[in-house]
Amino acid sequence: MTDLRLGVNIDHVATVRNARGSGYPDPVRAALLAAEAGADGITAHLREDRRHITDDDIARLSAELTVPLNLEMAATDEMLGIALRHRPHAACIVPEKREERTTEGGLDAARQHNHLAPMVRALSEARVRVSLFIEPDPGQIAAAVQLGAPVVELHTGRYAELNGEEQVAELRRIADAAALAAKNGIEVHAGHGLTFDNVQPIAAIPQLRELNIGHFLIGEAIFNGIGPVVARMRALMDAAR
Ligand SMILES: CC(=O)[C@@H](O)[C@H](O)COP(=O)(O)O
Ligand SMILES: NCC(=O)COP(=O)(O)O
Repeated sequence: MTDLRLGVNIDHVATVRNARGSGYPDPVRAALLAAEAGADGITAHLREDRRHITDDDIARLSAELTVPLNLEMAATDEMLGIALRHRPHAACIVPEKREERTTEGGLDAARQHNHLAPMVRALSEARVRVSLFIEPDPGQIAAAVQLGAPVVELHTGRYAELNGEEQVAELRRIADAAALAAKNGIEVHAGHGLTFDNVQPIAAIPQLRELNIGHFLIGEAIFNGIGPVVARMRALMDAAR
């Protein structure tokens, strides 16, 4: 048993469902199967454009999940209201641009302090564990400390895209940011773009307590089923610790 949790992001089960507007494949069914296979939590990103996860998905996940729900949300009044209504175990504030295909980077918590502070306070007062999705950058860690965020999730997308020496340098940057955040009493998560092939160097970072992984797992599940792929990711993470 390791202290590194696996959060499975089920957004792209909803992407397939929404391709035809059918009721299947059901993201809630995927979440329950992922939990049975070893997922410690489920992450779902309710985007402003509802391109995949819908409000009804969040309602059903809130009612039916057997493991904690981590709601990913933009820093908007609409999303804050939804989070306060459902009061999930956790809410991760992520940047969003309508024209983006996927999340392209971390939140600029430093520049958005005044906008984020009341949201962090409101979620914390509602006993929703707040996480800020940020770049592995000392300035953003300092901003998270200033905001009183109990958790940060470090963006691993650049690490996932790079190769060779550049990837090694980005891994070092993530490891340094994790150590700095933990030293400041912040719980450290990581996610975006993680796969079977690149997860272990990230999982080996001792200060990390949770990895959130979705797109790759849902893709692999098309071929091997969500249970086996979640179990394999779990095993790879455990072997790295
Ligand atoms: C913040 C992050 O990296 C992901 O959790 C996010 O959900 C990606 O957006 P899509 O799921 O829409 O690709
Ligand atoms: N916050 C990262 C996440 O939830 C999943 O990101 P990805 O594995 O879908 O890229």
